[in-house]
Amino acid sequence: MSSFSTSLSRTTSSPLFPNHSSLINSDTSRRSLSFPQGLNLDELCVRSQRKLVQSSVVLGDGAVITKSSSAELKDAPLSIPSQVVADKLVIESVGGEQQSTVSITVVGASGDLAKKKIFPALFALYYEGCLPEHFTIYGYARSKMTDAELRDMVSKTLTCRIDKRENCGEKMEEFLKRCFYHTGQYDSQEHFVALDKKLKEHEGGRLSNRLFYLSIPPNIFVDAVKCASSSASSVSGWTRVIVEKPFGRDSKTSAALTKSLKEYLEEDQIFRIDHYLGKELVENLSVLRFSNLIFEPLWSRQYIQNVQFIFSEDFGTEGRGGYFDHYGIIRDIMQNHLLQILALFAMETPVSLDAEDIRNEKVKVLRSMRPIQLEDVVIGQYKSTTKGGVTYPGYTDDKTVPKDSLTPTFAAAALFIDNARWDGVPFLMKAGKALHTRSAEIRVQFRHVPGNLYNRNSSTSLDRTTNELVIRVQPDEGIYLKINNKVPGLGMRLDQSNLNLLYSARYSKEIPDAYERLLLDAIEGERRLFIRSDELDAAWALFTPLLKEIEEKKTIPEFYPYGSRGPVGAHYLAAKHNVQWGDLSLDQ
Ligand SMILES: NC(=O)C1=CN([C@@H]2O[C@H](COP(=O)(O)OP(=O)(O)OC[C@H]3O[C@@H](n4cnc5c(N)ncnc54)[C@H](OP(=O)(O)O)[C@@H]3O)[C@@H](O)[C@H]2O)C=CC1
Ligand SMILES: O=C1O[C@H](COP(=O)(O)O)[C@@H](O)[C@H](O)[C@H]1O
Repeated sequence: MSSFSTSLSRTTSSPLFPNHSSLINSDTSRRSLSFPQGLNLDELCVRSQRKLVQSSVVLGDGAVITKSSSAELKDAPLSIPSQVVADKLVIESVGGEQQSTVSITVVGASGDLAKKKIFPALFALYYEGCLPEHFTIYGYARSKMTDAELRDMVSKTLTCRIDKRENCGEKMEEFLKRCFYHTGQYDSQEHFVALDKKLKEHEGGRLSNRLFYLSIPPNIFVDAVKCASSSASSVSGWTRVIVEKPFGRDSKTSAALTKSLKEYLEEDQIFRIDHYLGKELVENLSVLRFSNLIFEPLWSRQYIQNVQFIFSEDFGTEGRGGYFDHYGIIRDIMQNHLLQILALFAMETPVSLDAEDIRNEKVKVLRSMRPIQLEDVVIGQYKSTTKGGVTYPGYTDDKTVPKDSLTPTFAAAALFIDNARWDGVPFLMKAGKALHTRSAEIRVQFRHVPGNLYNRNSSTSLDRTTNELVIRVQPDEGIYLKINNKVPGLGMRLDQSNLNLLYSARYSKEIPDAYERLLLDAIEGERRLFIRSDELDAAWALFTPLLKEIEEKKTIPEFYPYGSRGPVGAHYLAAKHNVQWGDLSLDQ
């Protein structure tokens, strides 16, 4: 079967929003993008080459059911999404009048996230031809640094991973020449005025669009937004702000943050990032479900017995203990990353792929969720352990963590969606640090086949070896479906095998980092993968009472050794709901 391209493309375009105040500029993304002149559209950013590919399915033993060669994939005609064509037309129509530019300011540029994720993602976008022809990147922080020092710092974390093209070193040099640094306080209008002046110099009279990425601790978000919007927002184009989590630590603090941000920004200027939504396999979740006839009809209580959202890391909170102790694993992972995936998984079919249509459906799921009962939650904290002569620290061994901290580093919970589609189906979540492995996955366990004819041919009851669809978000991205199969031979013996789509075997292209996708979306004004304020309110409304109860009752976490599979209580929780954790079964 050959691959095919479709006209599936970015269906959203940013409407022209009216000015909010004299300080806030209208969102004019449709006239904001200018692509490199003289390039074939097909050679532009991979984003403009979005296509849907029918995948081959490889059995566990390597046999191929259907296969389209990677050569076919590479040579397949590309459809040019209407949005790209539209942008080109818009640019042509303003050609000769006023060219546009994007200025990206990384606020907190000296920090960990900026170095680790934001600058490398911006470079990857530049390398892929996804940034507009004219752009400038500014690092902003209190640390004293020259442009050269910033470039030196940034260059250490840039990699030439994409397609291993030969001119990477050159591209890196070109990219670094577009990076500058401005030293300033986060609450100083004067310092942001100085930044504005420098930005203007680089913008050179072009129609200016400005993106601020707040990569700073949350207690200074509002100061920075106030100064950026008052003293450094664009006067001719759009101004957008990417806000990093945590968005508060409960309903009240989150609402207060939203209210403060909205004093200076319109909701459509605020891009609340949840980087799990930018992960390839999470993005693929809706494609899998809505573009394959075989899944959507099964996507309900009628066929699905339970769904599991599992996050585990094989390292502790070392180095981030100060931050983590104030939040804990439920706020750090469950209330945002896992809940967002759950909402995408469980939503009804949206009217379209438009950001508002999708976010409307997600918020309905969140608001249909049953309050979480403390009896349906297990919390844990890792303790020191020695293995093979190596001693691994316990959570409270971190100097920045109080010795008597009860903060959970592990949690498992059973959640329910009280609507017609999901009535009674347990949605299990499990998240933990310092466990035996690093992984993130979604597991869909189907019901048993009623009156299975083959039960008598199987040594174990087939009612227990049900179908399971696994979406492995990371590492080794892939999707596999566990099926019962006849073992070849003259007899009739059954076993469970995987229909397996391993991305690294199927696609030659490297998977982009989540931050690349999300930064590009923010530049393009695509809000689909960012959290709207009502989604955030609904997420906090679900978790705040539980967190309050855990904290007020000073619930003691179950201790588990560093590098283990987590507290035993998680098994009892699953068993209570007639479920087994898929990641812990012998045959994963
Ligand atoms: N690091 C990560 O992996 C992740 C981080 N995040 C979120 O992203 C944001 C940035 O994270 P990260 O880079 O790790 O944060 P950092 O702690 O490294 O802080 C970033 C920068 O902010 C400035 N800063 C730090 N503390 C203060 C303070 N108390 N007052 C004023 N300025 C301060 C420092 O710059 P200077 O002193 O030069 O001004 C620092 O370099 C945070 O909101 C975090 O929660 C979210 C997901 C993952
Ligand atoms: O948001 C967070 O995510 C990271 C895990 O992200 P990943 O992309 O590396 O899986 C987690 O370590 C951190 O505690 C949390 O704040």
